[in-house]
Amino acid sequence: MKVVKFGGSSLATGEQFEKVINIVSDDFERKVIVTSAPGKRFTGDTKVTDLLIEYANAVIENVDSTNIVKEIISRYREISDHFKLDGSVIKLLKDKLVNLTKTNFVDEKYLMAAFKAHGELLNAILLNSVLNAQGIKSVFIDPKDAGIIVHGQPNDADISPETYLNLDKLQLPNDAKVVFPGFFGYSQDGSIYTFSRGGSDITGALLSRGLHADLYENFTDVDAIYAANNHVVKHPQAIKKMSYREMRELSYAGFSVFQDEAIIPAVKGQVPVNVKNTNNPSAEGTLIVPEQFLFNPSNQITGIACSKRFSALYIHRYLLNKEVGFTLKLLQIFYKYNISYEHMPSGIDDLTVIFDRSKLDKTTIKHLCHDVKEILQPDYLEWIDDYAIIMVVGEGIAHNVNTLGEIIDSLTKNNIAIHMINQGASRISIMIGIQESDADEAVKQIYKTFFN
Ligand SMILES: Nc1ncnc2c1ncn2[C@@H]1O[C@H](COP(=O)(O)OP(=O)(O)O)[C@@H](O)[C@H]1O
Ligand SMILES: N[C@@H](CC(=O)OP(=O)(O)O)C(=O)O
Repeated sequence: MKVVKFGGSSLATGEQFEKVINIVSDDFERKVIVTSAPGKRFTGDTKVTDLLIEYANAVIENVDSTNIVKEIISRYREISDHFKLDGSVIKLLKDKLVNLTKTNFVDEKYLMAAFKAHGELLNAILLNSVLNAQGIKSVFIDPKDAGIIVHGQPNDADISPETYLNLDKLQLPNDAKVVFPGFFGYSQDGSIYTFSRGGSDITGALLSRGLHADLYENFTDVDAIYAANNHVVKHPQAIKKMSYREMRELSYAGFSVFQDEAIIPAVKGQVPVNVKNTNNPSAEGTLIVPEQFLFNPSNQITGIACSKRFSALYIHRYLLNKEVGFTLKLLQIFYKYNISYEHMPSGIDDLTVIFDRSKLDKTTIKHLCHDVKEILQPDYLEWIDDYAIIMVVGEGIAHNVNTLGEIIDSLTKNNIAIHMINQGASRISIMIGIQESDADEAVKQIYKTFFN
């Protein structure tokens, strides 16, 4: 049995829905279909999830939301009209959307999560109706009825262990496909929580694990995962096969094509993942498998990812290396402000802490720097707002002593300053901290060194 997830680009229009219908009806094993919200139809278009965020903000700010509701519904109507469905489905979707304003939410975060989740919820209801209208028997299952229990933050949920106990008991129909909305689950008290952005991939992965799928097919709009972002490097090489841990590192550092947390349920369930193209389903795509299945990593490196979402705190203090409790005091400050950090490379008298910028606001940064100055009394402190991380990843790195040297060479030859470099923490990757404005050029140069 296969779980198949379709991204927003695959479900953005009626024409895209047709391709999806052909893909699922082509293979009996494609049993569980996970939907995203309708994505961009063309460059410059807006994803339905972003329209829903606008809708939620309008409700929070108590301003008129009539137009935004119209715009959201028009996205679903366009698809419904393509298949000439009668008006009852669109009426149902509109009622669900409007009813959101009549629901009581604990606070604005809960409201935001519920509004956002409706992108995938309504698309799943619509796809289920379209499939049945086309004579393909299918049933819609709500994450609540499947027992998808989550915890953590309403807009950044974690999967609770009960989810897998519940999925073990879930009976799938013998004679019908199942349509399942991605991106959200329910807390113990019945509130909707979404995963982080791109989180429909997580739903596909957790269902693959919980339902013991043989394969998790993740359909998107590119023929494969490429060795570098195709918006940065022209015609990058496709990756045919990679390990789970290579995917984890690459998606963490910017390969948005597969959400970075989504690999974890696949690893735990040992379900292989195949990233494929809805617009060209006969292309092999990229297969992501346990590392022991990659007997001979042929390439020195597999991929180069880059993420510009970071900020860094640089601290210099003489004799930092001898001071007992320095890092402890720093961590206590992070704890006080409920901040997690991403990396903390250190030297004798220096320490850089790298943060995910999206998790911090200006006031928190101000408080953080103030406390660090007051409590730790550094000789020098700098907040670097525009920090990028490049991750050069490959199971082959451990077998090639030259990799690090070649990377440094390719950057220094092109006058690109390296702020931080770290090899060893993970045996399969080299992490490079760099100024954001240098990031794209750095990716191009490293790519040229290893692939051209
Ligand atoms: N290394 C990469 N390989 C393939 N695609 C990539 C890579 N890096 C970034 N992308 C981008 O990811 C996009 C697909 O991801 P996403 O927008 O999440 O798709 P979906 O709408 O299917 O969920 C592609 O269109 C591509 O431009
Ligand atoms: N629709 C959600 C979740 C998601 O996974 O979307 P996509 O499959 O289009 O990346 C988002 O935009 O974040």
